[in-house]
Formats: sequence, C-alpha cells, structure tokens
Amino acid sequence: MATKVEGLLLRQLFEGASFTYTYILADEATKEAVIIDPVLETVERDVTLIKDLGLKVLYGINTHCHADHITGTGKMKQLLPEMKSVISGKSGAKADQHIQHGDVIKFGRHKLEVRSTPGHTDGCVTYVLNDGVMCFTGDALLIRGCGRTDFQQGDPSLLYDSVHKEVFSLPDNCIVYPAHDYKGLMSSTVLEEKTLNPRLTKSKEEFVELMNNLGLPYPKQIDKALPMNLVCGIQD
Ligand SMILES: N[C@@H](CCC(=O)N[C@@H](CSS)C(=O)NCC(=O)O)C(=O)O
Repeated sequence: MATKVEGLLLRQLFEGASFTYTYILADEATKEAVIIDPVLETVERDVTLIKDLGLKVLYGINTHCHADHITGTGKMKQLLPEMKSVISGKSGAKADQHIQHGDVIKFGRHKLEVRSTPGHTDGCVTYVLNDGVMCFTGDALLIRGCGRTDFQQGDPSLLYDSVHKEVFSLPDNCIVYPAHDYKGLMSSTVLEEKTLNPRLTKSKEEFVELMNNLGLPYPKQIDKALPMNLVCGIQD
C-alpha cells in the first residue's frame, strides 16, 4: 500500500530470519527521525540508509521486549550516538527512556502517541502517528492475526481488550503497520482488521479458547533474544 503523508518520509524495512518489519519515519524538512523495531542483524544496513538520507535519528523505539530476535537499538546507539533508546517502562527492559500510555514522541512536525496494548507482553505498546493516520502495532495486532499469548506475561483476554479498545477505535482508514508478517503482507487498515481478522472478529470467549490452543513452537532465538533485549540488545 502506498502511503503519502504530507512532509513525512516512511520506509518499511524487512529482516528475513525473524520476518520483522523495521520502520524509519522522518520529517522531510527537518530530517528529524525515529526508527521503530530495528533488528541487530540489519543495523548496518539501516544506518547506511539513515546516513544516505541525511536523517538525524532522535529515538530508537521498541514496541516491546521481543522474544524472536535481538533488538538493534543497543548497537545502533553506538553508531548514532545522538539516538536514545525507548521502550515501555512495563517491559522490564533497560533503555534511555521509558514511555507509558499517553506519552507523545515528537520528531520535526510529526508525533507518535503511545497507546498501551498489553496481552502479547505486559509492555507492548502501539504508536499512533499524527492523530490516527497510521499505527505501528508491534505484535499486538498482526495482519489477519495477532501476537501469541503463551509466554512473557501473555494474556489473551487482555490482548483482546487492548486491540478492541486502543486500535479498533482509531479511524477506519488508519493504516496498520505490524512488527511481523509471515506471508509477505506489508500493511492493513483498521477497517480491514476490524472486519476480516479471523481471530479478533470472534467473541472474547472464542478468542481466548483459540489463543490457548494455538500450539505454536517457541521462537528459535528466544533463549538468547530475551536476556539480550532486557539490556537493550548489548551487554555492558
Ligand atoms: N517461527 C518464528 C516465531 C513465530 C512466532 O511465534 N511469532 C510471534 C511473534 S514473535 S514472538 C507471534 O506472536 N506469532 C503469532 C502467530 O500466530 O504466529 C521464529 O522462530 O522466530
């Protein structure tokens, strides 16, 4: 889906081992930027792009403490010393700034509002751009899916309420950008997910039953990713 917001540069980047999307958002005029969910393995690629575009990244933002890959924010801070790492205070992870529901992150003339969307993990947040133009849902809401709820404080009932209250209340044409897609889909809209998401269109009781019986294998990198992500992806 082509997205053009006046004065906004947006790049959706992909990391193939964990099927993770990383997003760079920048003010085209001031060049102030943020990067959402960078992955350790692709930090050099992302920093090269950031430098090529002449961007000044203020914040390296995580949607949550990931279990399937190591965050790139720690390594990126070493390469971009002006960048501050950001994550929810409820994640239990180290970062330069801990955000919470209602906080606003500004870059140039643009802003990201923080909405708490726990259920996949306690510290999951969704970032909403410019009053609902687009949202970055992390693993809370995926395209035609949602984050699993079988580890890291997972709670299907809480996830159902989070998505219905904090994401499905956004404008129907708000573009949804998730942290992953395993089928090559890149974005969706609030209306599409409200009407077509096979999990979240169920009743809460049916959703809880489904999520408690997904039977997914654990992510391959979980044992190294979780401890590393609690220290921003870099050992001191
Ligand atoms: N096979 C992947 C892990 C796939 C997975 O479990 N994805 C998570 C998000 S990352 S913790 C998830 O919530 N999936 C929901 C679903 O329905 O698939 C790997 O080994 O990394």
